[in-house]
Amino acid sequence: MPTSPFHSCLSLSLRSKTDSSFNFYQVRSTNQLPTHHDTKFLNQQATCVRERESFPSVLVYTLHFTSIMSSCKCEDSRIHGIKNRIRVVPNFPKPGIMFQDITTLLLDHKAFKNTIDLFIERYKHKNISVVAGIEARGFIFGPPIALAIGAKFVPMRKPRKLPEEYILEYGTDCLEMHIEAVKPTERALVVDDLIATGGTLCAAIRLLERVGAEVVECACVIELPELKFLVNFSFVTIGSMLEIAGSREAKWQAVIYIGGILLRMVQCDISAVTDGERDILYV
Ligand SMILES: O=P(O)(O)OC[C@H]1O[C@H](OP(=O)(O)OP(=O)(O)O)[C@H](O)[C@@H]1O
Ligand SMILES: Nc1ncnc2[nH]cnc12
Repeated sequence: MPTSPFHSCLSLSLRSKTDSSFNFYQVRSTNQLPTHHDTKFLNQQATCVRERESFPSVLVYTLHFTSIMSSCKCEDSRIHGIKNRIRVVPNFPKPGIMFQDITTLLLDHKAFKNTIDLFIERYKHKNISVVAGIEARGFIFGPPIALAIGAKFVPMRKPRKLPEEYILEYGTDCLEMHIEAVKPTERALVVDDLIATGGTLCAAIRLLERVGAEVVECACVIELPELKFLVNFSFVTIGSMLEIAGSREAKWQAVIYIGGILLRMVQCDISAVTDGERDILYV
């Protein structure tokens, strides 16, 4: 029987709304909420109410939020150059999709290096042993990060060969990973170019967790602004505001989790959020 590097693989199915395993948190989207100090950064509002916790929360760290947060003055100066190098192609591959093309970022070695450096700075001391890059664009950003932080690189493939599927912003797809590439208890970082619905990252996290790895965080260059993920997943929560507030790097960042995955980092005056309010956030 012919063997391929991926003949021994895991596949993952993610059906978001129809998958009861993602019903962790309730979300109420509304445009009638009172104005909040966060809202200047975003064009839509939602109230996220934490209900119960049964899924490990994984932080998704993104450099470029493609909408209003682009103009936020708190950000690292390198991010401006990175944003400017991402080409937006309207109506590709389908009408209505604003395709975020990172190939133009790769043409500018300084912006490309800054992108990699930002991730390296964040992950170099996190004791990560595996960088899992998602096909295809996670194969571009993942390996240089892995080399710099002293981790191995594991490709997570989208082979389009397995029967199970998960929902993407456009179309459906699968993920495969070589089953012996990651050992139980290893600390993994998932890398991709972009988070849209979060389906791909969910798939990657669940694959890694199935082999017993601990997913420390996910890292993406771009985060799409639409709240369509709320529709896809139905249930979201916010992360621990106090945890984030207490961390060195993110005094001004709040987080929203979706199905256990962080969906958005919101820039806000975190001191305004008290312990009693930690489960409700307006964005
Ligand atoms: O958050 P999600 O809705 O899951 O979408 C994000 C995924 O979509 C893109 O890949 P794409 O499907 O275009 O495949 P490709 O990189 O192999 O071309 C992107 O590179 C992510 O992997
Ligand atoms: N708008 C978008 N641009 C690039 N890749 C994507 N993957 C899903 N949505 C995308």
